[in-house]
Amino acid sequence: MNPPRVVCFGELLLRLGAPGHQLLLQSPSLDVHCGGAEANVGVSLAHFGHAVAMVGVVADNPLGAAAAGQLRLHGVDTSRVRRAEGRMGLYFLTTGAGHRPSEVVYDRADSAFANARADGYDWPALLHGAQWLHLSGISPALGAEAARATLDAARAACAQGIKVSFDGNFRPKLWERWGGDARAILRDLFDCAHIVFADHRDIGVVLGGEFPQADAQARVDAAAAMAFAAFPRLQYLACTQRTAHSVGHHSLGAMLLGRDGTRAVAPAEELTDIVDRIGGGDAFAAGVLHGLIEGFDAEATIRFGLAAGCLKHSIPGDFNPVGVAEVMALVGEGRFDVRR
Ligand SMILES: O=C(O)C(=O)C[C@H](O)[C@H](O)CO
Repeated sequence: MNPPRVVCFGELLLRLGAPGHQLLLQSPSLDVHCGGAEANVGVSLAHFGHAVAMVGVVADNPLGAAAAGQLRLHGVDTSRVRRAEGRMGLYFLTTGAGHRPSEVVYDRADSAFANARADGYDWPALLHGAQWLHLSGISPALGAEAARATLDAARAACAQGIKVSFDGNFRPKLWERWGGDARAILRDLFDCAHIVFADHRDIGVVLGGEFPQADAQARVDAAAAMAFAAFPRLQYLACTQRTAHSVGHHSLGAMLLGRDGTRAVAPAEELTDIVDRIGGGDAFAAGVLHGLIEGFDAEATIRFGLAAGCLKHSIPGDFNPVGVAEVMALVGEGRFDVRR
């Protein structure tokens, strides 16, 4: 098999969702989907034509095998996914409607991934040949070993000249469970990153600043300036900007800022009739990474990322199995054109 261009490291999760807009257990069935923030990015990138490998640990049982099989179906190399004793991480989802927001209940404590020992990963071998490593702030929130493994991965990538893409994905409830020092650990991860997917709130968690500007874009500008000053390796910061008008109607815009002064803004799109927003941020991240890998300019990159993220809202499940042509079709409709 060809060496992967992108390696994604993280937990492969199973989502058990109440069907449609029902409450949990309202009817005797649950819809199952595979997810996990980093896997979602990997699946998108594979659909965009990149060679992607997942690194992680799944339960050594038929559920773990089936989950890894789902990744393979979407073109992701799972030869670096180990099987180990333990359970698969789960999350339960009720999809909101009307005045009722969506809700996630995690059931992932002591999963095979969370319990895997950090010294069980041979990072130089696992990263061999890769140009990018994608990580998120979810893995280190799962426990001390997972945090150590994420840091080891990031540092090994830096040492090998592999670009690290890091999605802040701050999940306070997960951090509270094991009592890890989120700020210190995330700071070390930001320090390795070439690009972070983070907004002013994530930067606030990591660097402790507050961003009182009334304008949402000005808050991100200020946070990015602080991040570029604190993290010399960091070249880009990208984020979406979401306003929720109701459960099914959001506005979604995006920004890409560069250390070199690059500043590209994709104006907000109206998302009506949202089918499933879980994984929207991952679809956006994959779209931005695709633009950077392909050498798009900043405006084309952010428009591609936003279009990919918007498309995800129309697709049930955590993955965004759309290809470049579908995303470009949306970009080309004109609604994603640069507005001057
Ligand atoms: O919430 C998490 O920890 C997950 O990884 C599940 C979803 O796939 C993820 O949130 C989507 O970004």
